Amino acid sequence: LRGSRTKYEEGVPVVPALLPWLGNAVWYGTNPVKYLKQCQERYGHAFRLLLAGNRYLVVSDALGVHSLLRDKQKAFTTFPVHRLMTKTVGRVTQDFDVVQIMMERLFPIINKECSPEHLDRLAFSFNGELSRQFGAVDDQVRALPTSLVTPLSSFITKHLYCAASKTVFGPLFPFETFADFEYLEKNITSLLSLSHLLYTTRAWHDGQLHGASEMATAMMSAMKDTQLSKSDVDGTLLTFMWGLHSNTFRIAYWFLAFLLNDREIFDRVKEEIDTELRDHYGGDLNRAVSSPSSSLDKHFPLISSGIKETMRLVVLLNSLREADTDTEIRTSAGPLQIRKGDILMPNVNAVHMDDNTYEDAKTFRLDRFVGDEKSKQTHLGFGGGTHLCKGRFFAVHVIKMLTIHCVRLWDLQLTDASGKPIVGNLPPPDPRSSGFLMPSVEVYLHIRPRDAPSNNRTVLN
Ligand code: HEM
Repeated sequence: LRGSRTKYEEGVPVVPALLPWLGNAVWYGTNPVKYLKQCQERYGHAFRLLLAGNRYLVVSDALGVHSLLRDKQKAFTTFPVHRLMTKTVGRVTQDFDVVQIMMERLFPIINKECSPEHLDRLAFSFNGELSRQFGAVDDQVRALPTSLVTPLSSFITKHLYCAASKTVFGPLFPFETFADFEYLEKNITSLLSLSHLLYTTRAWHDGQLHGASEMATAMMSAMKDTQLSKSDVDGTLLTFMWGLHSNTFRIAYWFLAFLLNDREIFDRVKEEIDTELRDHYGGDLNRAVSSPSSSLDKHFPLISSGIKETMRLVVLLNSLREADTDTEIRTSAGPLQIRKGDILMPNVNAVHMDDNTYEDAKTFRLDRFVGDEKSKQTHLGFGGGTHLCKGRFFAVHVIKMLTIHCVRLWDLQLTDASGKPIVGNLPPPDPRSSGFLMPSVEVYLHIRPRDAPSNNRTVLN
């Protein structure tokens, strides 16, 4: 970045492209967060950047991002993003039609079924399913002489994958596809295993989704009214399934990792769970599980805040937009001219890490968002404006349920691969993380019954 004379396009500084077509993708790719920070220090809150054939206009200040996602939302579209997703994940061929159908017909269904008014339809089923699964894990844990040890990421993803898939797609969902899903998560751009597609194919032939949620049934019937090919319907459902799980797993992973990395934070959450269960559900986890989701939403303010705080720290980039028209957004440095066709990249991490917006921004503060309404302006974990995440209430419910179950049922500890406890020493994330922070190494969860005598504990050091 050093030494070159800055060029401007439409008054916006352009980061010099070091390679044809690739631009600065190589430097960006080794550490996106650091690279964007360096660019911001040198070029300010808005700059143009070429990455692998795409020219981005990066916006890094809270006012600019707010103006882009909310004030001027009508001037921008997410069409190209969804097109990329359906092509990459779902391998659809009629991508233009698919995206149109997704945005016009399917997203409103997801929005409605995941809204606080209707969430219970999904939430009750999910709670029951997660409880059943964790009941089985508990039996296993109690039968062991020492702790049950499992990689944290697979523990979370496997249980959420099964519980949420059964909730949404019904009991016919082939749960053995979990290994494929893990593969997809790790190699999002590579080919998918065919077994994923079997489920939707079967459902399509049957003309129904036996035992599925109203959400999936309505989506399927909306797609049957269209001219989409069968394989594109499969691809669309697959893209939805990936979206349903992927982000939730990541946030759940980091939330549990942050809790277990700090004994004081963990104890505060544990106390909240015990107190709220005692005061509102007679101390009975099963009563909480069968209560309306709005009740859970009200009663665990620290957990709600902690999930939001986790998102603030681990969501790095999202909400890409393409300008549908020439327009202008407000930024702290004055108006910024946008040309039709510009692809805008809100630097969410820069907004979330700004000490002027979030005091002591690098630190995880469990209670940062308790009773805080102001953050709606600056918290971008679920994106913003009309394209705000449609599944956000369901996602938060899922993570909350997972946390309540784990902390209520078990005594938990994190270790590295050698069994050495990790407290205050969580391994640093992968520097190549771009959309979300990704773990750099596997950490292990040790699970034992909460009421087990201490001599039953696995010796770790
Ligand atoms: C913690 C988990 C989740 C996170 C962090 C997350 C985050 C996001 C973000 C950042 C966007 C883009 C918003 C924008 O462009 O401004 C988005 C869009 C979307 N999300 Fe989520 N999401 C999560 C879970 C879910 C779940 C569980 C579902 C489905 C049940 C879902 C369905 C959608 C849909 C349909 C959109 C497209 C909205 C639109 O373009 O209008 N998400 N999500």
